Amino acid sequence: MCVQALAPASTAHGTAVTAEAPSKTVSLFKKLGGGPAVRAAVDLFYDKMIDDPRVSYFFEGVDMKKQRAHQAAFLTYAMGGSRSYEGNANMTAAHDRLARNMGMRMEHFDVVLEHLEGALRDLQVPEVHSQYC
Ligand code: HEM
Repeated sequence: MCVQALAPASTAHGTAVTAEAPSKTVSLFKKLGGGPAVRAAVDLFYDKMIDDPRVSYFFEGVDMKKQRAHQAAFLTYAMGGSRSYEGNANMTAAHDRLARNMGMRMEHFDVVLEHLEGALRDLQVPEVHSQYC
């Protein structure tokens, strides 16, 4: 994911210097359209996940309303749109039950990426290219 607005500037010698003051930076969260855009992407992403038999069984018995809200809040936090995440921000711990008891493996993360990319494409989110990518 590209984070041009948040990446530190470089000198001519390639040494990283302090990034712009926080008040002048534009978070990736804002650049991507803020709360409504994140919620729309998360909703479509989970529609795709629970329609896909490769991963849908992981979500059996999971409160999907809460899950969607948690994911939107986590992504908002990860993209600089909020200062904290109230849920379990430790992703290893949050998925421990799935790894230990349900056989979650790297291939399931590939499915996550596939559906996240598909959701962003369906919503016509443009690809972002920058010198930092
Ligand atoms: C980049 C990859 C991933 C991210 C960023 C992510 C993010 C999250 C977040 C933020 C939560 C809520 C944590 C909390 O506050 O409790 C969560 C829970 C969950 N995730 Fe993921 N996740 C990822 C990969 C996966 C994969 C690959 C699967 C399975 C296919 C999965 C299935 C679940 C399930 C079932 C829960 C609910 C767990 C429970 O309630 O016990 N996630 N994930």
